[in-house]
Amino acid sequence: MKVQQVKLVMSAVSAKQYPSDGYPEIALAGRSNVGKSSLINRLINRNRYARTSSTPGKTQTLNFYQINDEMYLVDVPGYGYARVSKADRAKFGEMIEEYLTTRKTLKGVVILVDGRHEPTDDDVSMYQYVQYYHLPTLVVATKMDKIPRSKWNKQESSIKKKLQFNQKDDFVFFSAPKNFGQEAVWNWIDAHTQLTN
Ligand SMILES: Nc1nc2c(ncn2[C@@H]2O[C@H](COP(=O)(O)OP(=O)(O)OP(=O)(O)O)[C@@H](O)[C@H]2O)c(=O)[nH]1
Ligand SMILES: [Mg+2]
Repeated sequence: MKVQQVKLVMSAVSAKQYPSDGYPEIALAGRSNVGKSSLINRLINRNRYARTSSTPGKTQTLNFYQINDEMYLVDVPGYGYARVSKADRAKFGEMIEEYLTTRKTLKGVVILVDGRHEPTDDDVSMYQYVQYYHLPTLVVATKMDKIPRSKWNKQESSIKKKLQFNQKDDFVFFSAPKNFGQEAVWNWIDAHTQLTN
């Protein structure tokens, strides 16, 4: 995909606010602070278009980024952030669930996990949830710049084991600062939105 144009067209909290133009969509989900907004910035080749922060809980709405009048990347609020209130957590849960279960144009979900650690129980729940709805999934192990390459294979096995990884899905290593892996992520997105360039 050659990104020519990017527009944040909507920050939505409920279904009636989702864009209605019917373009195919890929969602990015993962724990708070794992690097979803950073991945979006790498994918669109902008340093700070999607807002990032070292404090978890930065993205609190479903942000629809329209690419080239062709498709959307959707930045989903992070889960598993302990310091938000129970009520807020429930509200986020509902917002994400409503999105994942009702959105007809959603073609696949990119789930980010921290490549340095074993996936958390929240990561496993999210992955299994998306499996249940038969959404094609790409697992992206991110922050790989923080661990030596000699450990990558071992990390991949342990992540897949913990998630009960489905062989139909795909897996990519990624690093935002090194800009590593973004082409593989785009290839997967293109294949799942059936774009040719
Ligand atoms: N070393 C390293 N740091 C990263 C990478 N990706 C993201 N970060 C850092 O991790 C922090 C969180 O990144 P964000 O992209 O804001 O994370 P997010 O998943 O969007 O977080 P929420 O919006 O809070 O859910 C920031 O300080 C980023 O600079 C990476 O690949 N490597
Ligand atoms: Mg974010």
